[in-house]
Amino acid sequence: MIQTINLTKRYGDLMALANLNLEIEEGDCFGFIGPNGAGKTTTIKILATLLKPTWGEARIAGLSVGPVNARQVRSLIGYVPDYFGSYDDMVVQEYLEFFAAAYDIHGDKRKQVVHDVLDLTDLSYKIDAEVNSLSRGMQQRLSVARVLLHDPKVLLLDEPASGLDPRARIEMRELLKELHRMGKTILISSHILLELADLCNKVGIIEQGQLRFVGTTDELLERTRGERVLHVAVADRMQAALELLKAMPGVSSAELQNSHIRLALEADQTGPAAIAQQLVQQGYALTRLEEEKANLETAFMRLTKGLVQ
Ligand SMILES: Nc1ncnc2c1ncn2[C@@H]1O[C@H](COP(=O)(O)OP(=O)(O)OP(=O)(O)O)[C@@H](O)[C@H]1O
Repeated sequence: MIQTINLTKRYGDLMALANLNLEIEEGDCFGFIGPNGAGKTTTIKILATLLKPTWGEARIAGLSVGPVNARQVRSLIGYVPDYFGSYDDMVVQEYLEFFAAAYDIHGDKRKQVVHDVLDLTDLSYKIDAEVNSLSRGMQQRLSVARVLLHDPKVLLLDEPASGLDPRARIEMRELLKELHRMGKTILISSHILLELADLCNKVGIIEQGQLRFVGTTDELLERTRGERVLHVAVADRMQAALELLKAMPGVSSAELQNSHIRLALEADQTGPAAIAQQLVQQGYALTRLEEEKANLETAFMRLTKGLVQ
């Protein structure tokens, strides 16, 4: 559904994108992750027909993105930029009706569509509120409502969660999950991997205009797995359990942390099952066994070099 072929963008001497090859299938939710200045916005703007590549090609639903197909491509996409404009003296309903008119949606259909997108984004109760009075989270949801008016197949979202508080982030994530369930193909950018890990079925990591990785989050973990970290607790005799675990082959370190043991395991040497089996065999009552999720962040750090242009 979205394809880039050797997509390259130079700004003077600066190579913002270098031969980017992406393949995003219909119905995918693709997390585009990279630090500031990595080239995410540049890619998204090219896909949204707002920027010309220096060379290479982008395609949406098989259509080459460029001046010839711009109208057709725009009818297929909904683009949410990483900023929200200023709309003085405009209420939510006027804002959406204005954009619906721009998409040639008129009459009763327009009223219905505006009603539907407000319902989907949980903003119906704000229909008469001034756009500028909405919180940042509501404004971001309104931006999503705006790009849903013409029912596009593809959504391009540039850091929709940036600047949102935790509650607004969760609301945004739930909205995007719903849109994914509805079958939209979604490309969403962020500089935080964990934010997208449970939302997206595929992630791409970009740094300095180059793609460092594409695949599922499981593949990402697999590719970069060096050390696994487990948090383990037993009902009693914690100190003895600690000594037992320390002596196990494949355990690189074990230490007591508050009410549990933090265990670092060497890759491919041992795993949670062997740890649980050993403890149970020795008569311990296991009360906690959890693998540290932050491993995804570790994977991210290993794949990228921390370079920012
Ligand atoms: N109009 C421009 N003129 C010159 N350089 C630009 C222009 N737009 C972007 N750049 C540079 O291109 C590189 C990629 O920028 P881009 O905005 O695509 O990154 P990004 O991954 O979206 O970053 P952020 O997370 O900060 O939005 C950066 O080094 C940026 O400074």
